[in-house]
Amino acid sequence: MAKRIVIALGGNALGNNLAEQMIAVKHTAKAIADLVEEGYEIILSHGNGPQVGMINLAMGEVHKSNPDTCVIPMSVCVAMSQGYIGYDLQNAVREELLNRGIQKSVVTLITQVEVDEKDPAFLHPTKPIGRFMTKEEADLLVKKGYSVMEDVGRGYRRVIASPKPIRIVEIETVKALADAGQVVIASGGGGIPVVAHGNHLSGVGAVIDKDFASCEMAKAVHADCLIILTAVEKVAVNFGKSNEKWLDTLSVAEAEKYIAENQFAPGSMLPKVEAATNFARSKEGRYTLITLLEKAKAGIRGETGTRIKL
Ligand SMILES: Nc1ncnc2c1ncn2[C@@H]1O[C@H](COP(=O)(O)OP(=O)(O)O)[C@@H](O)[C@H]1O
Ligand SMILES: NC(=O)OP(=O)(O)O
Repeated sequence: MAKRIVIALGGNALGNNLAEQMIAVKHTAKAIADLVEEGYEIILSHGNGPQVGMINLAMGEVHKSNPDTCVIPMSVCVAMSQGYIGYDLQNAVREELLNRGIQKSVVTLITQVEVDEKDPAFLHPTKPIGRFMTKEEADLLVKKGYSVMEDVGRGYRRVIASPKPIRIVEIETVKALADAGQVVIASGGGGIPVVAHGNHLSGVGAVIDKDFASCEMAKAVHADCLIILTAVEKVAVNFGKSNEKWLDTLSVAEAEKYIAENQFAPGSMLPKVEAATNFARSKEGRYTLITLLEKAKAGIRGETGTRIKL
């Protein structure tokens, strides 16, 4: 049976706007096609921070220019981001597979992810969305009632609540499509955040972390491996310092020790290491690979990246 991989694609796989995205997805598709060629079953997820911020801003302008229209909620903006990104990504992967003579369907699934309405994350917005801003732009946004945080050295960004994923609502569909041999793009942007009220699912104003959602999806589809593709080849301790050390392997116990020492930056590497350890801990033999997009194939062959295992 083919080994099943869930891949979480980071910001560099998509770029920050449509022009960048159309170029980036071609590059991303090559990395995905390499793994399909190696015989792996692939389920993809992706981030949406820049995109969902842009969509939310645009929807705000629509409402401003015509106050009769309702305000489009953030959950709907996440749904839009899944379509906007999934459309480009599925076409790029489809084309790259066809160019290599591989006949395989690629599909994007609008995916909802259940969260707990009492999750304390709703009271403390931490998820950066939209573009980077200057201090002056950030101050203006704060005056309008938005939450803003500084991303050290990179500028200011709007932040929104990011509750933990509990359950992927469409998980049986994800499994059925993967079992049928299709490349599935699901839980994009961490999934559309919803809370369950009996049979009814209500969208909530949040953006779920895609690494956490990918971890839940990987466990639920019984993946052998979770790959987190980002902008660094390996995870480091003492990152950016003179005694920086890049890690080839990381046990769950070591990762927990380093997390306690604040070795991983919140909002960037910390959620990745937390998601990685959560998946590795879930079953003997499962592991997470964190590496660069371009190094996915070398990483799965054990030639690079950081492998997190029990
Ligand atoms: N300990 C660390 N080891 C490696 N990278 C780190 C570490 N701490 C912070 N980072 C930063 O985290 C970034 C990845 O996070 P982020 O840019 O949010 O990811 P993505 O958009 O790919 O999901 C890396 O490019 C790196 O700059
Ligand atoms: N939803 C999410 O985690 O997006 P980013 O990866 O862009 O932060």
